[in-house]
This record gives sequence, C-alpha cells and structure tokens, in this order.
Amino acid sequence: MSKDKYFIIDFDSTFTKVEALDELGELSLEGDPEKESVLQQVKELTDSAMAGQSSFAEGLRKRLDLLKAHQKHLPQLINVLQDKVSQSVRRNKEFLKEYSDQIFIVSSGFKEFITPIVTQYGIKEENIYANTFRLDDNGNIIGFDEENVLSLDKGKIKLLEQLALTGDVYVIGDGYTDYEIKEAGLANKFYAFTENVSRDSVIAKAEHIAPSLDEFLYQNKLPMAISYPKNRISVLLLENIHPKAVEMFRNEGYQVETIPGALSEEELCEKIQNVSILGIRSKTHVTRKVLEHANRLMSVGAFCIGTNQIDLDACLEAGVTVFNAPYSNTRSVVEMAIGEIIMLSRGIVDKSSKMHVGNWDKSAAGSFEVRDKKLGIVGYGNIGAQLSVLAEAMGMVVYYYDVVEKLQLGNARKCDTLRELLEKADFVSLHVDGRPENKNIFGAQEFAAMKDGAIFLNLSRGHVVEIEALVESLKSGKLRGAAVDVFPHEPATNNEPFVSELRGLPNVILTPHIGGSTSEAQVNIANFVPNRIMDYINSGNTYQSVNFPNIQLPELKNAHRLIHIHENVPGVLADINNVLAKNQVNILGQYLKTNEHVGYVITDVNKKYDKQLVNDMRGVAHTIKFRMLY
Ligand SMILES: NC(=O)C1=CN([C@@H]2O[C@H](COP(=O)(O)OP(=O)(O)OC[C@H]3O[C@@H](n4cnc5c(N)ncnc54)[C@H](O)[C@@H]3O)[C@@H](O)[C@H]2O)C=CC1
Ligand SMILES: O=C(O)CCC(=O)C(=O)O
Repeated sequence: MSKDKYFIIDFDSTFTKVEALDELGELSLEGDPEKESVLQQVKELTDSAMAGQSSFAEGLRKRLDLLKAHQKHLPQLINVLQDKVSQSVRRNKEFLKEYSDQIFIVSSGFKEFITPIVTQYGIKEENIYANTFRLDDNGNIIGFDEENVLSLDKGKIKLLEQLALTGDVYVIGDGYTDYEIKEAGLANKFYAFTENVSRDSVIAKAEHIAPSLDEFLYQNKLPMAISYPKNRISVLLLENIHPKAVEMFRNEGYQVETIPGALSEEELCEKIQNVSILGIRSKTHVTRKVLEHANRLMSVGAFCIGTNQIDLDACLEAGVTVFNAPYSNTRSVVEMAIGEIIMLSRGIVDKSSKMHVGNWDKSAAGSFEVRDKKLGIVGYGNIGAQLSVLAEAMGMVVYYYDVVEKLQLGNARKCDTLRELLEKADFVSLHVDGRPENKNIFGAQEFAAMKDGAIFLNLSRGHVVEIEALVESLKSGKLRGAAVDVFPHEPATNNEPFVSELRGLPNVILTPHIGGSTSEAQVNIANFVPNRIMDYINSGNTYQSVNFPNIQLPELKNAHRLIHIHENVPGVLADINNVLAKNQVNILGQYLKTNEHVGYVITDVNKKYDKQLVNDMRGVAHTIKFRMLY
C-alpha cells in the first residue's frame, strides 16, 4: 500500500448527503412557527459560504445564532446523519478502512457529530479535523471554538498548511473552500463531489468531477466496491416516460437525460452513441441501423407492453437485453375498451358532440344495452383475457379467437377460425400483438365477414388494420361504429397534427394511443422496467427479458461474476472453462441458457480477477459481450 497519497474528504454534502446544520435546525426548531423561514435563512447562508460568496466565519456565527440548538439535540442529529451517509461512501467502506492512515476528514462542521459518524467507516479519530461547539452552563450551543483554524475564513488552507503532508494530496468535496485548497497549491487534485449537490461556482473551477466516490476511485485506480462507477451509465428516456423512472435511475446513480417525444431513426443514431440504457414507448423504432451506432448500449426498456417497434433479433445479436412491462397497463386498456363498447352501443359520442353545439336529440333510436350481446375478442392474451372477464361481468357473451391455444376463462367460447368469430360477434375487439405478420390482418374481407351493424375496436397496433377498408365499411354503414386508438402513422410528438381519413366520421371514437395512458399504469411501468434493467446490470439476471435467454440468478455473495454473451455455436462453454482453468480460477457456480441465436453464461468465481483473465474471456471465439461484476 502506497503511503504517499493523501485523501482529504469533506463531511457535509460529501460524506453525508446533507448539510448537518440544516438537519440540526430541523430538530432544534421543531414546533417553532418561524421554522421554515429560519431554515431557509440557514440554507442560504450555507450555500453562500459553500459557493465562496461570503465570509465563512461570519456565516457560521449567524447560522448558530439562528439555530438555537442545545446539546440534547446532538444524539438525535447523529441518528439522522447515520442514515444520510452518501450511497457511494457507504458502498466503499472497505476502501476507507484500507486507506485509513491516508484519509483525513477536513470539515468546517463540528466534531461532535462528525466523529461518531465517520469512525463507523474506519476513519481514524486523529485524522478528523473539524470545529467544536461552545456551550453555556445550560447546554445551549452558543458558538464555536474561535481558536480553531477551521472556524476562520480560508480555514481549510490554514489547516493543510499545518498538516504539511508530503506526498500527493487529493481533495474531494462539494464546496468552494475545498477547491481553495488546490488553488492555494496544497493539493495535487481537487474533485468536485456532485453526488448530493452540484454548485456551479465549484464545478466551474474544478478540473475533475466526481459524481460519486466510485468515480474518484475508478479514475485513480483505487479499490472500489463495484466493478464500474454507476455514474458512467447513461440513460436516455424518450416519449415522456413517467418521472418515477427518472427518479429510480438517478437514485441508482445513473446519468439520465429525458426527451419528451419520439426520435426518428436518424436522430436516434446520433443520440444513442454513448447511451447505456435506452427507454422508449411505442413510437421510437430501435432498428438494426440504430444499434450499429450504439457503442455502449446494454439494455433497451420498452416502457409499454408492445415490443414490435424494436428489432429484437438485432438487439440479441448485439448482446443488448430488452425488457418491457408485460402487465402494467393491461387493466387500463381493458377499462377503455369496456367504456368504448358502451359509448358506441349508445351513440354517446355523437350525442355529446351535438349537445356541445346546442342540439337536444333525445331518442332511443340506434341505442342498445350491451347485456346479452356477443363480444368477439381477437387475440386472447393478457388484455384479451382480462377484457373477457370484465365483459362477462356486464352480461356480454364472449367469443375469442387466438392463433395459439389459450385457457378459456369463465364462460368464454373459443372460435376455431377468425371467420367464425366475425360472423358471430356484435362487437369485435382486436388485442393481437404487433408482430410483422399481423400487418393488415383486418381488411375488406374481414369487415365484409362481420355482421351488419357491428361495432369494431382496435386498441392493439395501427398496422394491423387497413384503414381504407375500415373507412369504407363505416361510410357504407356496414359497421355501426368504431373505436380506434392506434394508427399506422402516429405523430411523434404532441406538436404534430393527426392526419387520417377516419377524422369526422360519425360514431367513431378516435384516441391518441392512450389505451395504456393512465397514472396507475404509467407509475406501474416506471417501477417495473427500471427494476428489471437495474437487476440485469447489477446481477446479470435476465428474467422476463423479451429477447434474451431467461436466467433467474441467485444473489451474488462473496464472489466475482463473469457475464458472457456469445453466439450459440458449439464449443464456446468449453472454451470459457479452458480460459478459467488456464487462469487457475475456481468455479463456484455456473449457469447457462441458450436460445436459437445466443448463449448466455454466468460464472461465479472466487478469485480476484486480473486483466489477463478479462482479456482471455473477451478473446474467446464468438464472444458478443463480456463483463465482470464483483
Ligand atoms: N393501445 C394501447 O395503449 C396499448 C396497446 N397494447 C397492444 O396490445 C397488444 C396485446 O397486449 P397483451 O394482451 O398484453 O399481449 P399478449 O402477448 O399477452 O397477447 C397477444 C395475443 O394475441 C395473439 N395473437 C397474435 N397474433 C394473432 C392473430 N393474428 N390472430 C389471433 N391472435 C393473435 C397471441 O397469440 C397472444 O395470445 C400489445 O402487443 C400491444 O401491441 C398494449 C398496451 C397498451
Ligand atoms: O403508452 C404507450 O406509449 C404505449 C402503450 C402501448 O401501446 C403498449 O403498452 O404496448
């Protein structure tokens, strides 16, 4: 272990996520009607001092006056701070312990709360430099030890001068006073630590940014708890994906960029180059060409059910996993279909439109109950089957047709052919998936086969139906009405106009692909997809991936995990194991799953890996991707 490197780490908003004096104020001002405004003043004083815009000593004095704290608050404060240690600090306890002789906490905060927190992470008490409180006889905190250099302006510089460290000094902190150590020539490098706060004035001066302690350790080739800094994983989320997903990825430490609409192939080719995780909904097409431009892509998240917009085979060949949310909006689509069946059966949309322009048209003509009517469901998957259950509960008689054998729910009746279903049903609702073979499966012939006056719904995919044939059937009166949520061409953003021959037709409900657009569904999706992707990244688990061989892995404990994706040709597993044997690596567990195109093999080993092993694994013939997890 080299002794000529020293690490100076700040406490507030670096070692911990928060400013300790703000937290102290939460406790000391509890019940005070002025609490919020006082805390705001404290925060402003802290920010101003941290950004280097005001005298530190003066600010500290003012903050303590405002807080009116007592020593009895300190144990509570320590409890609070214990839970607010920065995630990457928490993760890298081993580094802090191993390098404890070389790590110094230098803070303008107070030893009374810093010491009990940082010593739990192996920091040596003699390496903690901070202020101390001054108390009156009743235990009130009335000031600080003014002799301590850290209570003075440029205190950290003065302290570093006193320490006179000989060797390379690295400073990690979020504040201007941390930067000043480097500016004064007392440190070789300053890393602006941005995991918790990012201060423009500090970033502007910093030559190095550390969005986490992992990044600092990675850049300086120091031992770290995870194989790769999470802040290096960049996420691009398109099409207004729910903010919950943004929050989940950010909490994991990833860098997230969001774009409200969909991107064209050309735009995506440009944007995707350094993206590790791409999140889309139904409108962005992930083509082979897009994948050719993706240098770092690990996973695509379809924040929806359908995945026809993604070239799943090309993703597989590129070693990119795809995850979707197979059940998260099922109920929303079904509820909309049910609502539309009733609305269309009663001609409500036209009646409502007339009312809006002042026409009172009270009549029962063309208005029917749905009870006892026959509903034909084409595609009896998750949505179709759930629709079947709810429709039966309303007294409808359900028929279904599916290309594969499906469990009949309730009293639903199976049709052997699509034609049989079309001839029977008063309502036909499409819930097939968007596979390319389903293009135009509904055209003139299918509409002709339907009952006269039937009602048609498509909430599946736009390309499944020939729009001209549908328009013709509506205009001729063959169909009494229709609800269409999905279209062969859909606007990429809300600013583009919607163009369709279906516009303006009577008893036709047109909706902008919102079958799954409910708050509940979007939150469900935003929880589900990031969790699947993060699990894949953190453990290699491909369970529920729509394109990869599914492996549900045991938790990684005290082992290193080698994740190898290869073309599915004979002999690759043997080659992998030869490499492991040659490098004298003992296998603790091995899991292999293949599909037609790729093999996915996970090997847990007990040996600290070295570069040679990594190179050899990457050199195995037919390797698509290889990565290591601790
Ligand atoms: N409008 C919207 O906002 C939403 C639309 N969707 C669409 O609905 C589709 C269905 O969703 P799920 O039920 O969850 O999928 P699923 O995969 O559970 O069900 C699809 C069913 O359709 C069957 N199928 C496929 N082609 C067929 C054909 N030509 N004829 C008869 N059956 C056929 C399949 O065998 C399967 O049982 C999704 O793939 C998606 O495209 C899904 C959610 C929201
Ligand atoms: O809400 C969306 O963007 C797409 C919904 C959809 O079509 C799906 O889940 O497949």
